[in-house]
Amino acid sequence: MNESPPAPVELAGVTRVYGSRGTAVRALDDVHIAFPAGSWTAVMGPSGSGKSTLLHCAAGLERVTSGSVRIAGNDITGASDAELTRLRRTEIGFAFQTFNLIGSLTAEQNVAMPLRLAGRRPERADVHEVLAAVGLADRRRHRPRELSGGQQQRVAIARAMVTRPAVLFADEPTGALDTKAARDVLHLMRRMVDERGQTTIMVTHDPAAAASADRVVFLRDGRITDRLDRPSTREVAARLADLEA
Ligand SMILES: Nc1ncnc2c1ncn2[C@@H]1O[C@H](COP(=O)(O)OP(=O)(O)OP(=O)(O)O)[C@@H](O)[C@H]1O
Repeated sequence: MNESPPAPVELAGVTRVYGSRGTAVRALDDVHIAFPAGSWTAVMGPSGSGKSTLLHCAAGLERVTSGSVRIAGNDITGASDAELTRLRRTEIGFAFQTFNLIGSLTAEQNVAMPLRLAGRRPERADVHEVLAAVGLADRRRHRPRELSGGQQQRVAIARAMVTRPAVLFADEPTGALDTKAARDVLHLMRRMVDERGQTTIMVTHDPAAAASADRVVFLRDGRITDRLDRPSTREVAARLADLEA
């Protein structure tokens, strides 16, 4: 009998508390969730519900107070800082709302950076392939200031994917973009999931962005309270309004 492979990311009973005693905040409270391979999950919820904390704990950027996180089959809960750094550099890609590109470097130099950090010699063909995949083959010599916001976000996504990570994390990837640029970035992410099987986890406030994903999980007060599969923008907006009421 074939066993299905482990989910690229799995959280079991994850709790994250900030502060202590009187000032303690339970940002995540006993969260259980697996993110299946090749799927795109959007994480939504009211402000302060724990979305960023969930993303950071799932990506090994932040340690959990209790419970466990597995990334690509590795339990990172007790991992040393060195092991965590290695896992982050090989198994995880991160794209932020603000792109975080290095202004003095060209698009292709920015994309090659994660390979350099992982101690790998960037192969020009690999860098060009991801830049072509995000539709920017002809802009590879441009610096960030010579690119539009949407193009900069596409460079940031290419950079996050160049190591072929097990998981792509995206924190509000369309938050700083206008409607048209946001739509282009969402189409691109959809293609990366469909054509490359890129497991993707995205935090967003935007129901239209969430409706591009395969499923949406909703957080409230640090707990997962709801899930929707393949919802419409309208369904996501309605569910979010209920949570915020
Ligand atoms: N470093 C920290 N120290 C103390 N409290 C924190 C810290 N980071 C987050 N929190 C608290 O944990 C809770 C969850 O925060 P988190 O940033 O995960 O929420 P969020 O859903 O991403 O919010 P937003 O949509 O406003 O970005 C909030 O009450 C927040 O104030």
